[in-house]
Amino acid sequence: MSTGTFVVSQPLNYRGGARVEPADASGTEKAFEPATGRVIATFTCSGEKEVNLAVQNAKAAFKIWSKKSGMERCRILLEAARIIREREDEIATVECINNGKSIFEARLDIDTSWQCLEYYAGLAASMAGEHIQLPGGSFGYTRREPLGICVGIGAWNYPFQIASWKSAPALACGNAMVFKPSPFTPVSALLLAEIYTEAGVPPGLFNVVQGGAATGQFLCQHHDVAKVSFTGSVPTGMKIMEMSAKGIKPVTLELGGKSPLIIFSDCDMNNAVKGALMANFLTQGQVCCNGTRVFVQKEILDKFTEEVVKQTQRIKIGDPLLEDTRMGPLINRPHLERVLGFVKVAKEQGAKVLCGGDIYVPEDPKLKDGYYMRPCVLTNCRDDMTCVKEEIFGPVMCILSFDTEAEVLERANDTTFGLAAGVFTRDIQRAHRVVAELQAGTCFINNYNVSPVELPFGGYKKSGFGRENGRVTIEYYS
Ligand SMILES: NC(=O)c1ccc[n+]([C@@H]2O[C@H](COP(=O)([O-])OP(=O)(O)OC[C@H]3O[C@@H](n4cnc5c(N)ncnc54)[C@H](O)[C@@H]3O)[C@@H](O)[C@H]2O)c1
Repeated sequence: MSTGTFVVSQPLNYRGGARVEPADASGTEKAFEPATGRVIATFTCSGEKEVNLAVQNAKAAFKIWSKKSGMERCRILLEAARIIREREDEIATVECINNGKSIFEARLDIDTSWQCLEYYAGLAASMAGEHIQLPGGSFGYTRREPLGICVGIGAWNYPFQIASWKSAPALACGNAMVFKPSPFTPVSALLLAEIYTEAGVPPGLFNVVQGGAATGQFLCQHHDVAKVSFTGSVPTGMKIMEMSAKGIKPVTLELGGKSPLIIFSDCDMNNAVKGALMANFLTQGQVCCNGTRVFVQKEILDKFTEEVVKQTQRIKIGDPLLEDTRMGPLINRPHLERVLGFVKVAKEQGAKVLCGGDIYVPEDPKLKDGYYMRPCVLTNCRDDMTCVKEEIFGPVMCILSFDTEAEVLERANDTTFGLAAGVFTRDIQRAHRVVAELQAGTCFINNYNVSPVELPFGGYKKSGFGRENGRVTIEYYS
């Protein structure tokens, strides 16, 4: 498949084990191919009736699925993981077309998706309660029971991966799920739904409804929904929590970030530069855990900055389906304008643009209406600037300088977010000392933005609570 050719012809809702047209509608949406600005799908947003039907289907499937043994669930999840591996190129291509990330990265997302299914398949088989001895020869026991119908609501930056990271632990624990992708990226969750059906889950166990805030609200307020797992922005996370509070539903919130990346003067410079690029420019900078506040120790500031700029300018921007492209378009026109707006404000507040920060028009004529920008490195930044405080969610790196460890720790933690952080140093004691002080859910040492499914992922402070991945997530779904 090549850029500029894909169109969606099948329905984008999934219920009862098949694609269906929604029973009612609350508005329509268009999905785009960010690389060309072309509409690839026009779809109706699911109304209350459709949401009710999806929940009813989930309820019926839950009755069957929750009675299965862990080994039975394990086998089906492993089969689903196998099919994802088999169809990896096709899924990555669809993801690439609808999201704009490079095919190289999309494949990595699909890898962490099937790995997540494999991981929870393994845990499903060994899930058990406890037997507790009581005085006088009595005993008690606990059972690990599923919650029921879980709702998953996703963001647009990792559409297939988010659907997998939410559904795998939910299904492993015996729950059913109704998933709502972002209206910007409605397509790939359907492939996951079809794969679960092919692997053998009961019809209705994993359903997809489409739409934006209104559809999401019907889901969160539904009295038969036992839990909401949300990935998205802080303002929406607050609304989700409020709605869930009214129904006393537990929530998992995976929200935004403005993570610090601390580069000490004793670092391996090449590795630190590579780390800074990985921490800022993957998926066009639209990554929640990006290390966008890059604190560099004064002694190496000039050398580090020079090298970062050189390598940033080398990033190949263009058609995301080409193997050598490393940066595709941003998700849509309004978001591109928003990111460029941040760069403008940064300049007004005294930051200096060392490279990029402007629109990029690829030579290929079919890409001329795509949403491309050149990755940007800002210097002369201060902690009180908008670009340093707020999540930009685009390819914009802010370089700040520091003198001492104590100083940088205080500044790194002076944020309302706390999703991730990174430290680059050759001093292993300092690395662990600093990591222990950083208020962030994930801390990387001499590395950045790797997300093995064996490790829990989630935030401190306004970056959210609850975790995805790792053993601990079982606690959030059972
Ligand atoms: N922590 C993480 O794991 C993680 C991962 C990816 C993205 N994110 C965050 O997601 C944000 C970008 O994603 P976005 O722009 O799609 O976020 P968003 O908050 O605008 O939307 C997220 C989802 O919520 C839905 N939604 C919007 N209003 C709603 C409402 N009132 N009720 C119910 N659902 C509603 C949207 O349709 C979408 O599916 C960034 O802040 C990013 O950091 C976090």
